[in-house]
Amino acid sequence: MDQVADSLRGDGALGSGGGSADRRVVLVLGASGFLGPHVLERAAARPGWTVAAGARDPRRSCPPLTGVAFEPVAIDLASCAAISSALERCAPTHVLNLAAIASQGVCEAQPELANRINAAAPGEIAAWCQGHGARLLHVSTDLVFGAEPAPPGGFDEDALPAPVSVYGQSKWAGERAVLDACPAALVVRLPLLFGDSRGRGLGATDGLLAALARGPFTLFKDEWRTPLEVGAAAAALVELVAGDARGILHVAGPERVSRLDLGLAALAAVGSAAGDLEPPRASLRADAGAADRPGDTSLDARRAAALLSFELPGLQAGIDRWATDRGFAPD
Ligand SMILES: NC(=O)C1=CN([C@@H]2O[C@H](COP(=O)(O)OP(=O)(O)OC[C@H]3O[C@@H](n4cnc5c(N)ncnc54)[C@H](OP(=O)(O)O)[C@@H]3O)[C@@H](O)[C@H]2O)C=CC1
Ligand SMILES: Cc1cn([C@H]2C[C@H](O)[C@@H](COP(=O)(O)OP(=O)(O)O[C@H]3O[C@@H](C)C(=O)[C@@H](O)[C@H]3O)O2)c(=O)[nH]c1=O
Repeated sequence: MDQVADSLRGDGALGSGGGSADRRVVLVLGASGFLGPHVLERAAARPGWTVAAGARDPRRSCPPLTGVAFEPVAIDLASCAAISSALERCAPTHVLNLAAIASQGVCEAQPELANRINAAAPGEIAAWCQGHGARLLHVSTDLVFGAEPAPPGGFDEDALPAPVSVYGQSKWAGERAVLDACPAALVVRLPLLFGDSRGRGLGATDGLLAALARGPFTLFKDEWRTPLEVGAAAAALVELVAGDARGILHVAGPERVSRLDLGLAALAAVGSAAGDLEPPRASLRADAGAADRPGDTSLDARRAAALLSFELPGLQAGIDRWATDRGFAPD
């Protein structure tokens, strides 16, 4: 680990959290998940940025990324001591915290673990960043909403969260822990993400293909989201961590889309490559015994759109990007 820290420090120690104006050590926690590799690729492309990939066993769990240089940082967020020792050794100037128990099912089954990773650990990371002058961007979710349907145009950043799941509750608690410990931090709420998961069946489109390969699957026609292609989400996060926006920001697609619409658009893009996958069935959540799932957690991302250098893509642009990344040729 020490040699990793030394290589991160390059010519002379950056100190903890400090660093020369143009040199940045950017630690991406949760680097091995669905979103992480897309963030690593964009951070590593930034001139002067040294990128560290944080996970429990990053050498094993991070998918291979051609031409992307990053330092693996082994860190287990279940341990407060592990967090502070890893941060002290890495001495990041910027931290992007993507890490989470992001499965609603796992959170329901293991609420203590969900609260440890999604709420307590972000607060500890934020306290370190506050004490060391490091920039922190913490990722949250639209599922901090759900008890009431989104208003026309979606929830804005002033809307009071009302989660209906352990996952949503733990992520909301994480937001509060971060901003209490590090008021200059930025919390970015993301919507349902889709896109290339590097062959791992993660996210709403690769996940759908994986589900259909296992057997019949039902898509909800009364579950509404403002989904965003994962590469665009990553690009937004990298731009925002380099800036100085603080507080809460919604980054989402511009369109309110049902899970059925999203699934059908994905399958249309796959075309004949879908082979003999059985088309998904359409259902209301209640008819599938899923009435307690949040109905409409659409996000209003106009504030972020005003800060970003690029336009957040709508559904079809995102699906087209996913189809290209996955190599699906239009029929
Ligand atoms: N996917 C989506 O549709 C959306 C996701 N989000 C948020 O975006 C972020 C990334 O989500 P996504 O990429 O899908 O999540 P994944 O479930 O794909 O990845 C979770 C990441 O967290 C890390 N992690 C989990 N437990 C620990 C631990 N004990 N110590 C260290 N690292 C840990 C995992 O690393 P490892 O297991 O290798 O240690 C992995 O890198 C999350 O904060 C999520 O809440 C928000 C909205 C939508
Ligand atoms: C959407 C959907 C889900 N399901 C089933 C599949 C799965 O077992 C279960 C949970 O759905 P998903 O796994 O798709 O979870 P999903 O609703 O996609 O939740 C995601 O939402 C975003 C915002 C996040 O923050 C992510 O971390 C993740 O929690 O419901 C269906 O049967 N049909 C559907 O149309």
